[in-house]
Amino acid sequence: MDNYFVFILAGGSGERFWPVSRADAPKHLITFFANKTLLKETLDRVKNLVPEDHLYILTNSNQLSLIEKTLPDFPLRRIIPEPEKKDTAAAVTLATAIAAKESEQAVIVLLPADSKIENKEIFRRQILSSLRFAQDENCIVTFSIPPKFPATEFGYLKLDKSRYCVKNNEKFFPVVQFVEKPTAERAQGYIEEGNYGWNSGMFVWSVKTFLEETHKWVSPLYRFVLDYLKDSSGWEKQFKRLPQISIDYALMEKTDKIFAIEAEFDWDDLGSWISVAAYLENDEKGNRIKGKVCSYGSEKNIVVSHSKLIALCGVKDTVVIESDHAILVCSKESLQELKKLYALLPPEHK
Ligand SMILES: Nc1nc2c(ncn2[C@@H]2O[C@H](COP(=O)(O)OP(=O)(O)O[C@H]3O[C@H](CO)[C@@H](O)[C@H](O)[C@@H]3O)[C@@H](O)[C@H]2O)c(=O)[nH]1
Repeated sequence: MDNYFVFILAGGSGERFWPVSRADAPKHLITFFANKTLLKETLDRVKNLVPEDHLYILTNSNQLSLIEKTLPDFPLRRIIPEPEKKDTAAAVTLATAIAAKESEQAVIVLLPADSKIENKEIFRRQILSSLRFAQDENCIVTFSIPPKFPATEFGYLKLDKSRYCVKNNEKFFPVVQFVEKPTAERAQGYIEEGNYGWNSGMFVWSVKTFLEETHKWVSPLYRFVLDYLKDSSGWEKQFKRLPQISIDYALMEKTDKIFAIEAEFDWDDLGSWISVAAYLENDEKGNRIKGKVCSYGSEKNIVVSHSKLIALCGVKDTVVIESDHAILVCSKESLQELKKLYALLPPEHK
């Protein structure tokens, strides 16, 4: 366990939850539930899983001050601000380099800061088993989630269910195909075919495996780690030269060294207000509400009030979100267009 590390990826932008999320306060810094941000929930979930000084948060420099404010007890030394938003391939490469500098034998788990996960104990057990498996078998471990619908916002893992390895009573299946964010048509095909799971966005690998696989498939990531090991003082300059791409496209779609464990914990990516709504209070007309809301003849709406009373009359399937600076009114079916609306917003409201 002394060579295990956890890195929380907390540098994403928060367009899908505007107006509550903003560029400097994205999804993982919003308090959706129980007065805890998703980042804090993620931190609590991994508490004492690895030695205390092996737990890091990677973020973008524009979110640093808010993260510091939200987590006053978390050591600043282990909150790493990236100089530019370069997406997850760069972030996980930096994470691997940091761990490698501490121990060449390091095995790391990379976790999104914004997943909703229940069954903490099962999650911890499966993470620990994956760390051991990744180390012993020199492979990348991912977590497969049973797909509920043909989502296009997730990666898909095709598992070979006929062959598997057992470690610590957990089954690890070879992943024979990784497809990042397929079209709706292909996603539908995967669901019908079976054997496909959603990629949870959590990855486990050793420094050794990462170096071997990036050497083969994405050499700029490999070179970054080697340069960092030689001299880490000016890493920011090298970081800015890394390709802007997610690790899913950069490596996961290419490597054949992936195994998947089937997640036994409840997982939700909270990709939009629709998924958050499932956790909000439900009134007798199917309205999902948070805060001060009064409604008449209105049904199946999602209504979140920050400070003002929101009153609805004869409204259906509508999303009304009030934040401290703006109000969003959107039909449920147009929520997927929110990124397009976001692009048109005045900068002071982004
Ligand atoms: N440090 C850092 N973190 C980042 C950056 N970009 C994104 N992140 C963080 O990395 C995590 C995932 O990033 P997203 O950009 O939200 O990924 P996604 O579109 O949801 O897709 C990924 O996750 C899905 C599951 O939620 C997967 O299904 C999919 O395959 C992929 O791995 C989030 O916690 C986000 O805050 C970055 O530049 N730097």
